[in-house]
Amino acid sequence: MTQPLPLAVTIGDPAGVGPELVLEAWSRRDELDLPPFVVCSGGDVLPQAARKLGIAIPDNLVVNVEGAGAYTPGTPTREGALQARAALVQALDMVREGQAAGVVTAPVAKSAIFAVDDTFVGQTEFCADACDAPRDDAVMMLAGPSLRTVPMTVHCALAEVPTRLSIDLIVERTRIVARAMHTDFGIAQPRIAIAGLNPHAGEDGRMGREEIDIIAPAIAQLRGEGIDATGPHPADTLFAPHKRDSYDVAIAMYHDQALVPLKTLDFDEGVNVTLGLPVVRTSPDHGTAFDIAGKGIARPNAMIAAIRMAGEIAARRAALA
Ligand SMILES: NC(=O)C1=CN([C@@H]2O[C@H](COP(=O)(O)OP(=O)(O)OC[C@H]3O[C@@H](n4cnc5c(N)ncnc54)[C@H](O)[C@@H]3O)[C@@H](O)[C@H]2O)C=CC1
Ligand SMILES: NCC(=O)COP(=O)(O)O
Repeated sequence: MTQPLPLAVTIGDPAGVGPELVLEAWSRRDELDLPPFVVCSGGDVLPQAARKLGIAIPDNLVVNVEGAGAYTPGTPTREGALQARAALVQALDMVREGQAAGVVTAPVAKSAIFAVDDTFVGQTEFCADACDAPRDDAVMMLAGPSLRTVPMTVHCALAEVPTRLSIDLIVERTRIVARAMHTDFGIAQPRIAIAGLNPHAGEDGRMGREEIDIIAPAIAQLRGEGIDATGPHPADTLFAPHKRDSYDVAIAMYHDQALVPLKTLDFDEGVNVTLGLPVVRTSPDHGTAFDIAGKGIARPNAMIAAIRMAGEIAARRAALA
């Protein structure tokens, strides 16, 4: 049997929990039956973390990227941000060159990378740029055992959300979700519940008109195309246990409307997966956790779930190709 291509895992911000979580996943790969992976990392970062954890790693685990060797957990630096960015570039190149099946990104601090690259908004958008795709085509989904959620608008100020929402945006991004539910998750006719923006989904226009003017017409268009979209649903009850059984994925109108329920229910196993791009990309749902980095107490479950999911999606896409 031919070995599947490895996944390219990025180190993330070296001062965050990325190095220890990647090593924890690697040391438990056989027990957990994880897909093969290599780690895009710079200098002495992974060996330093491995020495601290008392783990021996082979040289061929690391694909070297530019970056300073020494680092201090919990103290992000400019060099660390440059290395995190270089690891992303390297991992995406590996997929494009047919050397890796997909990318798994350890957490980065967006503000730290922004300080060295002012076009950086998030890893999702970075992946879109690397694929020469419009940023809106890269759809962020948070997937956990209890729930899948998609924020319609992502890395923008709350005040910008109403100005960004449009019928076209909702139709285009929901089409991407519907397709990806099939290609990446094996659900051919996904049930898609779409939230409103305002309290009580606008209460017939008395508390905002986005539901009437934008969200409902978008849903009507999607339904006309045969997509099983419903809503606009009041967001405050959409995530209640009895409602969660009624859909395969919930689409929220802004970042926290989607991520608060997911992280409340599934923080330790939540995966951030990028839909709609030719490159498979997943990430743990959590961030750099600078407050606990290097202390050996970070839970590796979300990173492990991200590696597992990337392998599953790559295999599903390969089977459909
Ligand atoms: N996938 C990614 O690259 C993500 C990156 N971020 C970035 O991370 C940075 C820090 O963000 P925060 O809002 O502080 O969120 P965070 O997820 O880093 O931390 C929030 C809380 O959860 C804890 N925590 C996080 N991961 C944990 C783990 N594996 N085990 C145990 N406890 C854990 C932290 O110690 C902290 O108390 C920001 O710069 C943000 O941009 C945030 C989310 C995802
Ligand atoms: N809260 C999720 C998040 O901000 C991660 O974004 P990205 O770097 O994966 O685009």
